[in-house]
Amino acid sequence: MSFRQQPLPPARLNRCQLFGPGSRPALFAKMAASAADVINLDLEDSVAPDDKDQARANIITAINEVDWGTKTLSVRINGLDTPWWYRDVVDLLEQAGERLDQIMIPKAGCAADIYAVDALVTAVERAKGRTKPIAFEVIIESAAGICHVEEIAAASPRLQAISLGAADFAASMGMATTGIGGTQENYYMIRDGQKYWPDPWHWAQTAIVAACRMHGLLPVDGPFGDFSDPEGFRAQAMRSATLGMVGKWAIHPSQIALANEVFSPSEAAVTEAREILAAMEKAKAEGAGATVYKGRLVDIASIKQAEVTLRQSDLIGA
Ligand SMILES: CC(C)(COP(=O)(O)OP(=O)(O)OC[C@H]1O[C@@H](n2cnc3c(N)ncnc32)[C@H](O)[C@@H]1OP(=O)(O)O)[C@@H](O)C(=O)NCCC(=O)NCCSC(=O)C[C@H](O)C(=O)O
Ligand SMILES: [Mg+2]
Repeated sequence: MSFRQQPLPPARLNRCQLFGPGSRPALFAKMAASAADVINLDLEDSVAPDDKDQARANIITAINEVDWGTKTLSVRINGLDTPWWYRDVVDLLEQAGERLDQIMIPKAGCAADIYAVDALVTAVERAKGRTKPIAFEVIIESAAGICHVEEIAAASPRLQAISLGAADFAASMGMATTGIGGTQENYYMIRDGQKYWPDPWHWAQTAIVAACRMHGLLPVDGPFGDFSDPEGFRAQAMRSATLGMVGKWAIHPSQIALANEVFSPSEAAVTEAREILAAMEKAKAEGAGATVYKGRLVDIASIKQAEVTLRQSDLIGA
């Protein structure tokens, strides 16, 4: 066990990140009125190349004029392999007000990618006298990104969250699918003649969760493309929550309530967490480090597990 304490992630809700293309300004007010914790206005892959300049202008106007309430407001800039990203950063930081919370960096491949954006953001912040530092979130969605996920997680104090981008990730890995997340029909095992579908995203998710937890960041599950399949979305979101992720993207408003539900602990889970803490308090008073709760072992590690649930519940209640 290292003597270093694992840092806590930022104390904010990130159950649902709702995306909308910067080229569809009619959606912005609906996004602001939604129940998503985080709004991602997109300049990247949902915006056609010819629309990039107009989308950037739309987003700057909306940051300044729409009432975003208490949501975390984030803009996904274009990738560092494009001619658009520097203009995205410069215009956003020069023209959008302090309401902008975060920039999302897509297709992060190595720590130097984050360093490059940090250098540019820092220079513009200083030049313009911005008082609120812009936070970063990144998407791991390439072979390079997943191989370097730990160095990426350590790359900047601005970094708050990392998402898995299943579509670009699948393409970069050469995966034989056009599905965005979820069960993959051809990824199955057979036992006693019965098919069983394992989760092809599991290993990438756990790598992201571990890197995030090591560096005090929020691990987030990315898009689930088939928005007409709520049960598929729920299944994937519940797997992600069980693995330690704190939320999931919504690419359609129908996915917001599902994400909020899955990433909010149920009343039963909160009650159980409180009962475990009470059982351990009693054990401690009796000089024991372990006890029995509902027929199973609970010990000092169980306190930390219960605290995960209660921290999330406290954030929701706050
Ligand atoms: C997917 C969509 C293109 C669907 O749009 P549309 O056909 O307009 O949907 P509906 O008619 O079903 O809409 C019903 C009502 O909801 C409003 N709406 C639609 N989308 C949004 C939204 N994103 N936010 C808020 N409100 C929304 C409609 O206006 C309708 O309202 P009303 O008429 O008043 O009832 C569209 O949803 C969309 O563009 N989604 C976001 C796409 C996006 O941003 N993609 C980028 C993220 S995913 C990605 O990039 C992959 C990732 O990087 C990876 O590699 O994995
Ligand atoms: Mg992508």
